[in-house]
Amino acid sequence: MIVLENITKEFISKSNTVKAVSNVSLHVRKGEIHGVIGYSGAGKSTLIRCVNLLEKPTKGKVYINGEEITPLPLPQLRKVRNKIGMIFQGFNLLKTATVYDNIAIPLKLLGYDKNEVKKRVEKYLEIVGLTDKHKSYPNQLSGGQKQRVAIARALSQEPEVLLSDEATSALDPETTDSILELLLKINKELGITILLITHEMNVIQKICDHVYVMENGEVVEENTAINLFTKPSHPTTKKFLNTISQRNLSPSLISQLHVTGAVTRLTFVGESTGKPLLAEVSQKFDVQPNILTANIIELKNGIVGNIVIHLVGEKNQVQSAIRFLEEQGVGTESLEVHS
Ligand SMILES: Nc1ncnc2c1ncn2[C@@H]1O[C@H](COP(=O)(O)OP(=O)(O)OP(=O)(O)O)[C@@H](O)[C@H]1O
Repeated sequence: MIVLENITKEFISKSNTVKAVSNVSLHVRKGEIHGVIGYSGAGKSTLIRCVNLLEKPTKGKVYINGEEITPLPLPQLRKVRNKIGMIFQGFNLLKTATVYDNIAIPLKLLGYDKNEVKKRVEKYLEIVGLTDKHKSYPNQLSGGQKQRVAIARALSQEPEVLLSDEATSALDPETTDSILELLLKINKELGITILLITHEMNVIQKICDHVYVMENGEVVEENTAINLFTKPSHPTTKKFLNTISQRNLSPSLISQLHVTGAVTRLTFVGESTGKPLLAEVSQKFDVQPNILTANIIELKNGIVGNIVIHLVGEKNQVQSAIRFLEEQGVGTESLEVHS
């Protein structure tokens, strides 16, 4: 659906050159939701703007539905852009137009007749739950309602793809959740493929199938959401994961555990979440599992459980217990071992 192949974007001025995006490839399949996460300046906005060629890549190719759009002249590019809706952090609504007109005006400019415009505005206002606000002006709406209008406006052109540029970053956590639910609904019910950028891990957690972590213009880690939450490898990914669940114990707390054994993080996913494995471990081996922290993260496609345990016991028994847990499909990561 969306394929970016080795995209590089440099901003060249008289005094310097900034490489905002460096050799990034991604592939968003039809009907999926993919998320790009990174800190400020990582290159996310530049990358997403390359998808509809609001930024022209310095190098690389962009394909939409199998068609390479990078070399298209403007009239043809405009047609392709109609298949790609976009929503923004700042909503980009016309302040002097009503909710109805904010959606209707772009449709009229695209040449749709009055009846079709009315039909679409009503349909998409209903989908976003704002039918009763059609006569309101943007400054009479909350942030969440403004984003709903922007989503209805994007949907009214019946795109196959929706690009979301930090769409929830200006919203409080509750409103963020309601907008994420709306994005999930339009993904499921209208089959719209979504590519979003964010700096918030909870956005990735709640709605993404696949994740790209960006830093200094590069994708430093890429995986399905489940695998990324289960087996993160890059330090930046781990930092983002720490923002939604306490994955690590402080070094001072670990150093207080002055007995033999190992402090280990266990990650449960899929079948292993349903088994009483810790009870089994203490029966099978001469070890005592002492739970230090535990949490459950609900993702779009499954549940990931994280437990940090202190396995108290002799080294060989502890190692056998860890091996047993791994054989049962539990992810393990040693945090500190005392001998
Ligand atoms: N038009 C431009 N001209 C020059 N440099 C730019 C331009 N746009 C972005 N940059 C630079 O490219 C880099 C990536 O910026 P970008 O806005 O894509 O990052 P981001 O991850 O979206 O960050 P933020 O969330 O803060 O917007 C930054 O160093 C930025 O200063």
